Amino acid sequence: MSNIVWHDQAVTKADRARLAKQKPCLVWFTGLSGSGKSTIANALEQELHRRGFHTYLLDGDNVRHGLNKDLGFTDEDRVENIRRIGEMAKLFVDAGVIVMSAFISPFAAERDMVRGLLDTEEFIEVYMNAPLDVCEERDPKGLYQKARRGEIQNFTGIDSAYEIPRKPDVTIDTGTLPVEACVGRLIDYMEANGYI
Ligand SMILES: Nc1ncnc2c1ncn2[C@@H]1O[C@H](COP(=O)(O)OS(=O)(=O)O)[C@@H](OP(=O)(O)O)[C@H]1O
Ligand SMILES: Nc1ncnc2c1ncn2[C@@H]1O[C@H](COP(=O)(O)OP(=O)(O)O)[C@@H](O)[C@H]1O
Repeated sequence: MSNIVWHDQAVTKADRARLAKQKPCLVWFTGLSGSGKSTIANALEQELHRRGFHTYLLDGDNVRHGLNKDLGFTDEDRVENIRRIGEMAKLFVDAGVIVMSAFISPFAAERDMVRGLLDTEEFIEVYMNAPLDVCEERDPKGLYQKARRGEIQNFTGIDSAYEIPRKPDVTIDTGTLPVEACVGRLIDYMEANGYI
């Protein structure tokens, strides 16, 4: 970029992480609508908060009310949605926070792009593995019904693609596991890998 110079900052990410006594990271939930991203991200944040960690949850619907309210659900807009969210999440990680994000993030290329923004161990890709028929049965917001009736276009899993992660760090079968067990799997992973 011309005429723009990066400024090194005196207080570093490592300094902030030391002060917060935690290992900042981004727990990136990906999966179909209704697969349980928001539910599990919320429950995980609650548990981490209870244990005294500094956390923040970036949630799809909420970010689309503010920063990304100019974006819709074409492939192009989803790419831009995830690009902005990735950059925002990077700032939170830089600030020393344990970040959870709950976005469909349907394309492997953008998930890999976000992974590439962070240091290797800072990005944890969590695939919320629930079959489409289970998500559609749950339909917590009635959106699948609308999509089937043709009232919503480009709905993920119906007439818009979802690329299953090839090598996620964690896969959670939210179609069969109860919520507490899903959170337990993540806590176990974070403990075993030295995040908490
Ligand atoms: N066409 C279409 N396709 C998918 N989802 C739709 C659509 N229209 C609205 N919604 C609602 O928006 C939420 C998904 O937003 P995301 O920012 O996570 O999507 S994406 O990552 O850019 O693909 C999604 O939230 P979740 O159900 O929590 O996944 C829906 O509530
Ligand atoms: N094991 C589970 N994990 C997550 N959600 C579950 C689970 N079992 C049932 N559910 C229900 O499925 C729905 C998932 O919705 P939500 O968390 O909004 O998904 P998403 O954010 O992926 O769209 C909620 O109504 C939740 O109560």
